[in-house]
Amino acid sequence: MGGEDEKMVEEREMDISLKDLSKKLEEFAKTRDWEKYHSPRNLLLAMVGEVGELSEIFQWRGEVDKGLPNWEESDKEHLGEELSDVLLYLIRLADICGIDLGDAATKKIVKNAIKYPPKGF
Ligand SMILES: Nc1ccn([C@H]2C[C@H](O)[C@@H](COP(=O)(O)OP(=O)(O)OP(=O)(O)O)O2)c(=O)n1
Repeated sequence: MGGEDEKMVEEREMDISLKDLSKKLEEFAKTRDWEKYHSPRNLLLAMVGEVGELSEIFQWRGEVDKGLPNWEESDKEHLGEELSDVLLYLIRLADICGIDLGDAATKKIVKNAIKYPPKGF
């Protein structure tokens, strides 16, 4: 494999952070002059719309096995896209609201663990 190909694989395998994604989204909006549309309410509505699109993928399928063993690759790819749209709007919403989502989510996991203690095996 050539140097450029290796670099692309490395980039795809790299664990990207919420902060990195947030910066990419900020840049995406800035370079399109879309910052004026990215208000908290608009972003929330856009995210809920994407949750609807995500739900449509599962609609009428009946229960779905973990790992989606019988799904077409194209359906899995579509699922990845809709999950990403929800995530990206959520990250952008948090950023616009001045919430550090990584920090807030980590604190919430700790809070959840206190509220729901693990079973003593
Ligand atoms: N004002 C906008 C519009 C789009 N996006 C970004 C965030 C989402 O990741 C994606 C959403 O794009 P679309 O509205 O085109 O939605 P879909 O990709 O789901 O297309 P479609 O609804 O045609 O299936 O683009 C954004 O940041 N700000």
